[in-house]
Order: sequence, then C-alpha cells, then structure tokens
Amino acid sequence: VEPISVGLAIAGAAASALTGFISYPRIYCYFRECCLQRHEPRAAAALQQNLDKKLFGQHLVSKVVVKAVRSFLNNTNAKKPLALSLHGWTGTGKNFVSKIVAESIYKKGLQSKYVHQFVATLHFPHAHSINLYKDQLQSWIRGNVSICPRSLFIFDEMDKMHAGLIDSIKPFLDYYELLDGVSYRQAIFIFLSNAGAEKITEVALDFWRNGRTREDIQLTDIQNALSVSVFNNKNSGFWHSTLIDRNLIDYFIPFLPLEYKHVKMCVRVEIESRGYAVDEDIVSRIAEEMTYFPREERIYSDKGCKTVDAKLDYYYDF
Ligand SMILES: Nc1ncnc2c1ncn2[C@@H]1O[C@H](COP(=O)(O)OP(=O)(O)OP(=O)(O)O)[C@@H](O)[C@H]1O
Repeated sequence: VEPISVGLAIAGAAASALTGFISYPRIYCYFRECCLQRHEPRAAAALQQNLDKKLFGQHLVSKVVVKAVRSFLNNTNAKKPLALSLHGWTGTGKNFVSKIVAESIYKKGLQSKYVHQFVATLHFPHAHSINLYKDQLQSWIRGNVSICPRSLFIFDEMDKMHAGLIDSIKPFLDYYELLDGVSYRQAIFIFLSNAGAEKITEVALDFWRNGRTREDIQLTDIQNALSVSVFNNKNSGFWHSTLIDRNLIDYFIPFLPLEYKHVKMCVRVEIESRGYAVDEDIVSRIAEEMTYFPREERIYSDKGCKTVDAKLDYYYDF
C-alpha cells in the first residue's frame, strides 16, 4: 500500500468521523427538541412565508416583524435581546403573529419547552403580590435562559399587568454581556397589548377619510405616537416604564383594525380548515353579522377576526 493512499484513507476516516460528530446533534435534534433547533435562514424564511400567506391586512406587521426577527437571528453578536411590543385592537392578530414567530423558530411552536407564555390575569392576578411576582418572574427567566439562550418569552395582556411589574425584567433586556454568568443576548421578548389601539385607529381613519389607502400608512406615521401613548397610559402595563424610557423596546408594532374584506378572508380560511368548500354566501353572511365602527362609517370590525369560528358553528353541523 502506498503511503499516500494510507494518508488519504486516514484523512477520509478522520473526515467521516468528524462529519459523524457534527451531524450527530442534527440527528439527535431531529428526534428530540433542541435549543437553537432551526438554522437562522430557515427560520426567517419560514416566518416570511407564513406571514405572507396567513396574516391579512397587516402590511406593517409583516414587514417589521420579518425584518426585526431576521436580522436578530442572523446577528451572531447581538448586544441585547430582541424586544417587540405588539399593539392593537382585539382580534387583529397579535397572538396569531406571536404563534407564527414561535413556530418559525421552534417546530413545536407554543408547545416548545423553549417558548414561555405569560398571561397577566392568569399568572399575575393580585396587585398585593407584586413583589412575589417580580422575584418569580426574574428567577423563571434566569432559569430558562440558562438552559436555552434562544428562549422566547411572550407576555400577553400587558395592559392588564400591574404597573411596575414588567420593570423587574429590565436587567435582562439591557445591554449587559453577562449577568451572574448568564447572557440574555439571544433571547426574544414579545409583549402583547390593546394599549394604543385608539391611536392606531385614529391614524387609520385619518388615511381612510383622506382617501388614502391603508397600505400607504408607514411605521413612522404611528410608531412614535404609539410609544408615547403607551408610556403615558396608566393602564398599559408600560406606564412610565423604564423599558420605554431606556429605549429597551426595539419595535412598537401597530396592528391596524380589520375591515369587512379582512373578516371575509378569515371566514374563508376557517371554512377551508374545517374541510368544507367555501360558500361565498355564508362568507358574506358571517362577515355581515360582525359589528363595525365608527358608528357613522362602519369600517372596522370591533372584534377583528375573533368569534369568526364560533359564528361558523351555526352554519355547519358538528
Ligand atoms: N390579521 C389577521 N389575519 C389572519 N387571521 C387573523 C388576523 N387577526 C386575527 N386572525 C384570526 O383571529 C384569531 C384571533 O386573533 P388573535 O388571538 O391573534 O387576536 P389578538 O389581536 O391577539 O386579540 P386580543 O387583543 O383580544 O388578545 C386568530 O387565531 C386568527 O385565526
């Protein structure tokens, strides 16, 4: 045997052993859930695709969420965790979008052990226990980020959260490299709230009354007014919050109120998801059963796309 082929054989064996070593976690993570499961470009592509396909009437949301999440996931040297604050009327898609973000990063989505959802009225109900909640929240976040740096935390009903509670997580959202040996720079925080919905509607109505299309609305038309109104709103959970004061929220994302045509789109999706052929007559009837505001113009659904599925039960036998 020539020395050169021995050399090649050894190099080949070493290479395949190395590939085996590298691919082992991939195989393992195929069967068991792992932290940092999806490769960043795939996660960003999945997010874009799902928002384009499933989210209606929210051009600002799709654009900003994709941009924010993609650049954050691609940044190997992020200086702080990503913090997104989603605002808007009920039933306009805030929970829906956070579910899509979760699913794009972790296959199991909201069921993933690396995705954590807090609901203010459920997890932090009593004003007198606020100090206890602060401690619990801190140790919960610290514990989970220690296990998985790419943890996703979703805070629902921020507007029902007791003022001051959310400030207890400020250190985690700040620009620290390490806190007690833990780095929070790869974590993602998403806050959901109805606070600021009036402001968003005001801007949308202004555009409508001036004959401009909804898609003409730019983030700059809303974002500043939104953060100021949330900061000054006693019932926003962010009232005089240091998270806003210290610019630790990266994006305030406005969800526009949904129109009649968007409600119809939601009805169609719901009918299809139940395996029925879409009947346009039923679609229009359900959309017309929803109530719309303001009283004179009746443009926006006051429940967004919420209750569409319940209304559908009436038309289909189960
Ligand atoms: N913009 C949208 N595009 C597509 N579907 C939507 C949209 N908004 C709402 N839906 C549908 O309506 C359901 C309820 O919406 P969702 O729970 O996301 O509302 P929300 O904004 O979180 O409301 P709330 O403020 O009351 O919590 C979603 O699961 C989804 O099926």
